[in-house]
Amino acid sequence: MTKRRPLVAGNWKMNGLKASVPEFGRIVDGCDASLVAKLDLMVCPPATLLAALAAAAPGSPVSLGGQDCHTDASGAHTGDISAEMLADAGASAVIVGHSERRADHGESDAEVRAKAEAARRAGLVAIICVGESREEREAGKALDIVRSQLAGSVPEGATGEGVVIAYEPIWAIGTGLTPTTTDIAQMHGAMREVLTARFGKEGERMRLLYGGSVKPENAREILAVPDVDGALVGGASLKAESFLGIARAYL
Ligand SMILES: O=C[C@H](O)COP(=O)(O)O
Repeated sequence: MTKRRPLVAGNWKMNGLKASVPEFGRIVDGCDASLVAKLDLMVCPPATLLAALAAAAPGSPVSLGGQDCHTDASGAHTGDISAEMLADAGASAVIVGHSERRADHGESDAEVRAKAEAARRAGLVAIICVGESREEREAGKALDIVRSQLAGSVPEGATGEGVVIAYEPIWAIGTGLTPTTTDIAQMHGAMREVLTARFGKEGERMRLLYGGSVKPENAREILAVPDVDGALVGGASLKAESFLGIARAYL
């Protein structure tokens, strides 16, 4: 059986000013040898903070990620940020296809796939998000929706090293609601099946994160589900104490 190193990634979304740098420092300080031995820890701040966080903790075991990237490396795209720019600012990964971007910016699977390809071009790990809406879940379509998002959003030649998948049911994001562990196990099992059928060993190596209302209180139960290789954490990643509390579920 393939052994995958867990990843707990924090998505700060559109939260954080320069005043948040010390909070990142507290995350770094709390990422002690016992955690480093067990898992990878990452923070994805707003792009405006990437360079400041990178400078605040050089050589830190807590890696940095962006929250989105353009498909081009540079050019006339006012307001956009390329994967190369994120890498230059200190990121080693980028989230693509988060449901908030799919909803707010109408991002399609094809666009998400092109963004994941841009991440690869820049040497960044692509954290590709998928997940169904409440209506889709209630209509019994969750598995089909996620299978189709995976087919459309994950690029050809994806590797276990270069791609992480985050399953985030939209109705669980920021709501305090979570699927049952049985439902999470079913979804992650189905995702693993799709990915190994398409990518073979690389699909087996890909880390599958769960995201949506993960907190220190429920982390142990969720992270113990088979084929859950970590978490993508929103609200609870903004405070070192709760973010580290989730990571400590692995100790
Ligand atoms: O990217 C993170 C997710 O959208 C989860 O957010 P949440 O932990 O606040 O529910």
